[in-house]
Amino acid sequence: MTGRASATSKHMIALLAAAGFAFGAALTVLFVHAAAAGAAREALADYAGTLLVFGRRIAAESETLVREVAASPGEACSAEDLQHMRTLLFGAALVRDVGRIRDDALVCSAALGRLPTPVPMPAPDLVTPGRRAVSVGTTTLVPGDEPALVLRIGDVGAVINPNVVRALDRAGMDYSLLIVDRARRRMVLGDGRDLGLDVDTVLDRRHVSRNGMLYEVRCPPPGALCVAAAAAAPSLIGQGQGVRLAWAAGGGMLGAAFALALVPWLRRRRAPEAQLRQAIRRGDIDVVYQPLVDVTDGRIVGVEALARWESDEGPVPPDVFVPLAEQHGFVGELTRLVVRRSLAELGARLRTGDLHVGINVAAADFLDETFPDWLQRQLDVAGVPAEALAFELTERSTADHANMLATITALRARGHRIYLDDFGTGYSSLSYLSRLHFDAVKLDRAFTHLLGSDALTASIVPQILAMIDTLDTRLVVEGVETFAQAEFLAKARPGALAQGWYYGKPMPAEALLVLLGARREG
Ligand SMILES: Nc1nc2c(ncn2[C@@H]2O[C@@H]3COP(=O)(O)O[C@H]4[C@@H](O)[C@H](n5cnc6c(=O)[nH]c(N)nc65)O[C@@H]4COP(=O)(O)O[C@H]3[C@H]2O)c(=O)[nH]1
Repeated sequence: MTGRASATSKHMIALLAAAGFAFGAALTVLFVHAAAAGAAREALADYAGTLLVFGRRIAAESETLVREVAASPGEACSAEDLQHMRTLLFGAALVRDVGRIRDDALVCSAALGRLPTPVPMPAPDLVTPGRRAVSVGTTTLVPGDEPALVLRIGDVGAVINPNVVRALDRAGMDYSLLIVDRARRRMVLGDGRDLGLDVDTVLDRRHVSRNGMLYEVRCPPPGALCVAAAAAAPSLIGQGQGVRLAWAAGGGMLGAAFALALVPWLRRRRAPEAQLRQAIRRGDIDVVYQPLVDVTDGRIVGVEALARWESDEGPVPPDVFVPLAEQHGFVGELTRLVVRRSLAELGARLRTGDLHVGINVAAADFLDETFPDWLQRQLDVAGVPAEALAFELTERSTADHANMLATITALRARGHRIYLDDFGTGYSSLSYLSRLHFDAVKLDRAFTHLLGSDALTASIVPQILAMIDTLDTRLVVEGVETFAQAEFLAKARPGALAQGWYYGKPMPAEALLVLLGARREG
């Protein structure tokens, strides 16, 4: 794996894992939060239900007591009447006192007996169906300033024991016991705390969530009794920051593991051309350089730039990915990358004028009218002369030579060299070759093994070489692998250029610069 490609692949995996972690953590926190909110609401609903049952008991007990006192046959406030009231009160655990009222004033009660001076009763806050008058306020029947709920039907009134509902208190929760007049949409707080709910909310809603609070309301029609319970909305079941972090970390790790499990699948899913295009756009293509030497003295006069791509599945040869880029119409992006990289990596040597770099181009590059001007800008920025850049066209790519002629002529006029690559594998005619006028013709490496061997004379190679000789062009022999081949060339083709493993394999820029430096000193 090339350094850049593997780094990107690792970068992608790290990004995927990070995204999985973040997603998992967020999802878990949300999920746990939702679960916590659900649990809190359930607890609150349970509390509201309990309050309603208890409220109904209070209402039933107080109303029964009042009606029984009212139905008492004895003379009002007589000793027997008081005794009777006390007996009844004794059996009503939720009621503090019961008494008789005359002209809106309390005249006697079970707890206080006959009053020397009648005590005025507060005006009713609400009258519900059945002439039940309800008031809430301080009363002599309850010591201190504690307000109490008084139910009055006709001439009998009962004070509800204020402490009895508080026995239902639950930690972290508040409640309201409400008496409502459904017809007029009015209500009175009978016991508990004012939770700030308006009568419409109490009558029409069961669940309310606002300002970080949860409310559960129970107000079954047609009764006048309603209850509401409230609690702060939970932040992760009300647990601390540490627990929250633990949940997030656990969920995050699960998310990351899941994301990583997807990596092989994602890799398989990505089409090779999509991977290649992305690699080119990100600059995840490496460029290596192979020396081009003068066969007479072995001097390095140039290099050929060759692209290298490490896909997600491993290295892909250029014979495969270059045609892929051509088929999908983005080979021009690859060419521009190779030009930019060559200028950036070898710029200093190319400026000296004693080295040139060969760039492989496809037909599409020479049909792209914007290419020559783009190229000129790159050269201007890099301060590299046009002579330092050669373009290598294959015989196959010159098929559309009529249309390419303009670009070839323009580039040659600017000083660039144009090479014909892989010569001998196509069907180039002499007239065609002389019209395009190449600065050099590169003999395909398929023929190189014949050089210096006995089979040479019987082969087509002498004819090919003779054809090259008739053109005013230079010969470049590709694929020189042995001393014998190099020796043959030095003797038989002085002045030719050659390229091959014998002189040097394609190598990264740093290695090439070291080699060039050593040759200079040597
Ligand atoms: N057996 C043998 N092989 C040798 C020897 N010396 C060099 N080679 C190989 O021969 C090929 C020479 O490049 P090419 O003919 O332009 O052929 C190139 C070229 O047509 C194309 N290519 C490579 N890079 C690019 C690019 O950036 N753009 C375009 N359009 N085509 C490219 O892919 C082809 C293959 O490139 P590579 O696989 O790099 O293969 C290179 C090189 O590694 C040798 O002594 N023996």
